[in-house]
Amino acid sequence: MRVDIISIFPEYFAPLDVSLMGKARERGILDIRLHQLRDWAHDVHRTVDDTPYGGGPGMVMKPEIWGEAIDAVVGAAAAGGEAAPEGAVAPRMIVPTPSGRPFTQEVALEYAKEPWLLFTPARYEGIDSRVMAEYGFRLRVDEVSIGDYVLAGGEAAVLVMVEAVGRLLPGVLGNAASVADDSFAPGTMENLLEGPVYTKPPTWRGHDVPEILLSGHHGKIARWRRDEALRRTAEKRPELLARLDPDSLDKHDRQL
Ligand SMILES: CN1CCCC[C@@H]1Cn1ccc2ccc(-c3n[nH]c(N)c3C#N)cc21
Repeated sequence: MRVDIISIFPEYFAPLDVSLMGKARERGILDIRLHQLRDWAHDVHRTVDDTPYGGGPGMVMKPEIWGEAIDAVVGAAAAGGEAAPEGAVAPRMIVPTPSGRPFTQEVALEYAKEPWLLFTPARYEGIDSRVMAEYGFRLRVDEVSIGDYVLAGGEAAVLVMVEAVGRLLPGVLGNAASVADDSFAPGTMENLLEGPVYTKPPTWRGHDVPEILLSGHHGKIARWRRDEALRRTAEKRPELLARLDPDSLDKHDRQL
């Protein structure tokens, strides 16, 4: 998967050089390219923002700059200037914004199927809306939000989304099964929170590991883990239980 990120703070993405994402890049599973938006601002101050039409607080990011940057990043591949990933003519353009659709595990799985993603994290009050209109169809523009709180810009959201998507790519996680056991993962864990986890020692400061986990009885352990996931979901996120497919609950689940 190729991932392009256009930002006025490309240094914000240093964390993508380490840990799981760093290894995925070293192994060629993820091809992350960072671009400084100001490289397409031609005035002496490399200005990327201006006052909002209609008045109001803050500044808005100028459409011309974003248009030149996106054309350069996308056009280079589309114009045959370089090999587009897996024949993709154009990337999916993802715009982080508090007014976007919720970014969920389901959306992460959707993005993980794409050969090429273009992230356009903004600052100030956001990007002039004509940019999303200009690329809406050709780049399948998707405005998404990582949660109901307000950040100072989109870069942190891109870090979250790149990690959530990157870890789903084949070969990134050592144990592919762990993706299936994720909270919210489609299948048995869909709309359920993960249960508690433990490791050695069996007793620590008077706290014992639940006996069942030391039993070696895999069927009973799986049952205990699902009970804990249902209990924890009911306690912390009861609204998720309402989304559960009743057919996914067995007789034991229903007794809880
Ligand atoms: C504060 N300031 C004036 C009000 C509007 C937003 C603006 C700041 N800001 C600029 C670009 C930008 C992109 C994403 C987000 C963002 N906030 N919360 C989320 N879940 C986000 C996502 N994903 C915030 C952004």
